[in-house]
Amino acid sequence: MAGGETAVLVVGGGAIGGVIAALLEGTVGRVVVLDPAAEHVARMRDPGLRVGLDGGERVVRVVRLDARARAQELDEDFDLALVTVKAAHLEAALTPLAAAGVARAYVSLGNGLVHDRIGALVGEDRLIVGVVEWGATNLGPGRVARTSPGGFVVGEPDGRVRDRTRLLAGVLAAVGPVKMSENAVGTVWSKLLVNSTMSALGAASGLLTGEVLADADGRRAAVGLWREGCAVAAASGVRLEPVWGEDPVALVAGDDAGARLQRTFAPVAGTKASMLQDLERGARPEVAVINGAVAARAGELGVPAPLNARVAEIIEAIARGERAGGRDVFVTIARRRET
Ligand SMILES: NC(=O)C1=CN([C@@H]2O[C@H](COP(=O)(O)OP(=O)(O)OC[C@H]3O[C@@H](n4cnc5c(N)ncnc54)[C@H](OP(=O)(O)O)[C@@H]3O)[C@@H](O)[C@H]2O)C=CC1
Ligand SMILES: CC(C)(CO)C(=O)C(=O)O
Repeated sequence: MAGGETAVLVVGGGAIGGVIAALLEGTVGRVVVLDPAAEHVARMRDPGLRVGLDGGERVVRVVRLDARARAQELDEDFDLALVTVKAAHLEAALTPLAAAGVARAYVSLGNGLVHDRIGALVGEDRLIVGVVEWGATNLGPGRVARTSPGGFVVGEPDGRVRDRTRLLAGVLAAVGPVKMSENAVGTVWSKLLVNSTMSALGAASGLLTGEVLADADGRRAAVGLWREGCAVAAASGVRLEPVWGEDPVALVAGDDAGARLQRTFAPVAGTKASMLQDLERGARPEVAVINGAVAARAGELGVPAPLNARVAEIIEAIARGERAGGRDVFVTIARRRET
């Protein structure tokens, strides 16, 4: 089937889903966006979703989209459903779609360990695994912005490229470069390392990635979290993919691990983690499927991951308003590493 005839459902028209939908519009047979926010849906339909493509307001496209607020309004037979809701909304979003048999394949595009959960909701044979390698911001009803360039990695849970994997790769090429991987699950875990270390420490401290890694205690905490993630991935039988061209295990093997992490992440030093953005606007951070998932998997496998458990507790406490974030969390975490 040519990508030009493909029907694509975007589940969640926020930062990532909105940018994807706008850039897909006109390149495939049909794009429909499902999102429960009535005002956002109305604006996506008319005058159209306003998408900043340069992180700001200089390069803007306004794209009218076929947006719907309720799953019951979807009568189409979709080839692909791109799942771009935050982890807390997966069950609510996907249960009605799976029950109505709305799509032939569902593509997991969220951060964290969510693909197995999506597979359980929609049927494992309908799951394709993906990773988004670029950033975007939700600017409120009818407005999103892409904040960095980049593409996607996609693949099948069993690693075997199928026709539907090629179809997906062809479709997403309108948004950014797509790599088809035989180890997409390894790519998910490598991104999990980044999120469970850099995003978590950014969220807990209120700092940008570069500021976390410029702090000696921040670097020690980062090395500890990263090493735990590598150990849990190894115990899970996952082969990690390179992060910024570096083997993630070798990166933190030596005494200079902190300095190497700092050098590796220098190009993205200015990144504000999406979990920190969630905390700042009072939204629930996705820490349960990031550090919480690393700690839970570690518990099942009998591998220690106390730093991931601790940072998850800290971020949940900040989200509940029970404590403030700040640099002091680095010392708390680094101390935990020594005990
Ligand atoms: N933003 C980024 O830079 C990156 C994000 N990611 C990941 O992508 C995923 C999406 O993130 P992001 O786009 O930033 O999040 P957003 O919150 O901007 O977008 C999610 C959208 O889903 C909507 N939604 C909520 N419930 C449902 C539902 N039941 N059915 C359909 N839509 C629903 C939300 O509506 P409402 O707001 O009303 O709840 C929101 O518009 C996350 O897992 C994130 O970690 C990955 C890489 C980078
Ligand atoms: C862009 C990146 C990798 C930054 O930590 C991210 O995924 C996030 O903030 O959620």
